Amino acid sequence: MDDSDKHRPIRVALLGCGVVGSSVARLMQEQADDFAARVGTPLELVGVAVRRLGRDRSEAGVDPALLTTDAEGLVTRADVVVEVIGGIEPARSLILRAFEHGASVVTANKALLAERGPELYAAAEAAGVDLYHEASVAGAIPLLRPLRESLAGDDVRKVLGIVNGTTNYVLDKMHTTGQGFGEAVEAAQALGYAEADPTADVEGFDAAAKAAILASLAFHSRVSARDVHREGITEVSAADIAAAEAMGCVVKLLAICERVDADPATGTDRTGISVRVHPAMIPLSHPLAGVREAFNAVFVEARSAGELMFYGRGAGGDPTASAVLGDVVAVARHRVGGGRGPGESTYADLPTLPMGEARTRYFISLDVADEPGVLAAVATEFARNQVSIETVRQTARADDEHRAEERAELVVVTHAAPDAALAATVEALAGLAQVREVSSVMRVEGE
Ligand SMILES: NC(=O)c1ccc[n+]([C@@H]2O[C@H](COP(=O)([O-])OP(=O)(O)OC[C@H]3O[C@@H](n4cnc5c(N)ncnc54)[C@H](OP(=O)(O)O)[C@@H]3O)[C@@H](O)[C@H]2O)c1
Ligand SMILES: N[C@@H](CCO)C(=O)O
Repeated sequence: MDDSDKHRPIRVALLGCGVVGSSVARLMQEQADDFAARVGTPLELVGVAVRRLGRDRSEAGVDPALLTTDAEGLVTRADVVVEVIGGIEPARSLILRAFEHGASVVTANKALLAERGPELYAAAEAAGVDLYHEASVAGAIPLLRPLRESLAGDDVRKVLGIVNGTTNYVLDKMHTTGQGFGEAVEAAQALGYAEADPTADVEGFDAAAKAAILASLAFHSRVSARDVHREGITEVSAADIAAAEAMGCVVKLLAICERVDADPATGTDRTGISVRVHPAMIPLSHPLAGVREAFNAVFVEARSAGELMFYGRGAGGDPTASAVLGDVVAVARHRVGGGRGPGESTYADLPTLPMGEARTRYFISLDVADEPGVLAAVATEFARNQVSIETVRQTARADDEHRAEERAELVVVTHAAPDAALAATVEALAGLAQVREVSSVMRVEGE
């Protein structure tokens, strides 16, 4: 934009008018005067690309004349393109086309960023424009900019986050109301939290994409969704929930991004980063344990800053639109004032370590024969795999059916050990004659 252009409106093209897009369109219009004052010139919505023209858009308050199915044509007429279609294609091609035409892009699309981030950053760099995506992780919570900019002078060690609202909602309902899994997912869908295909939420794909974005920013390295170890919540049972409660814990789906330094004292061979998404028990005393419903929270540990906690709404139309519009104002200001925001920082180039090397703690509940030598047999398997036990608790099983067979419940919590050693221990325990069933296995975080 040259000087003569400084006071002409910034042309904004909106790609998508669903849960997020309709909030963006409505808020852009409701707060038009404020945006003009903040940017220094008005934001003009020049078009809204959708798939189905006939759909009712009255809630978004969009002038029907602005609606189009020609997204490709629309991006060539904009200074700022807001992509809230989702998925890889056509979102990727539309963003690349926007860059080719000199437009900056704001997107909420974590799936795309986690798969094709380097390509998109490189294209934005080549075109000399901005690519902003604050809404791609943890919705309304200002998180990426603090990681990228405010913590640029620090050394981030660990990021522990609840970054998927749908699964947090489901687990919270399972804990507090005993609501079934399917019922809770449907409620999350009705509230606009779930992805178009909720498998992305419950199987952990959405959280894994967000973990990849967080790890890339926190550790100045390239991490894609494929590098992230991923387990969803479909295997979390009522027994796991009850076991967590008995331990004074809650079950959360966590995204964990951790800097790992080689350390002979702990048997850690390699320096790198561990990035994983899985359900874990966390103690009620941990700040993340109190994160209820569809809220998100991200706990950051940095060398100098210490512990930081970011909390807020991670999903839903208006909260996500807040982050999108914050980015729109930022990139529009750059266009008025000149300059660009920071691009990709990957100088550290740390490798992502396999899950087997991640040091984790396990909670293991066993249904065992209540007879001499059981504890010794169980302890031997832990020792054989070099896993140190932190606590053991044995209780007689209360139900009549098992009392007749003289059975007991043995609950073991371990110290941190390589995940591969813990998994091998569980496999060996399942094969012991004295173990009737491994009733519950879950990783423990947050102590
Ligand atoms: N929902 C949330 O809480 C949330 C939070 C953070 C980030 N996000 C991210 O934001 C993005 C959008 O999510 P959403 O929940 O708003 O999705 P959505 O409700 O499914 O809306 C998608 C929109 O894109 C339009 N669209 C789909 N394919 C298109 C195409 N080929 N050309 C033009 N338009 C097309 C759809 O048109 P029709 O209306 O005609 O179908 C719809 O308006 C996703 O990347 C998601 O991961 C969502
Ligand atoms: N489906 C996502 C939307 C926000 O990215 C969630 O439930 O958190």
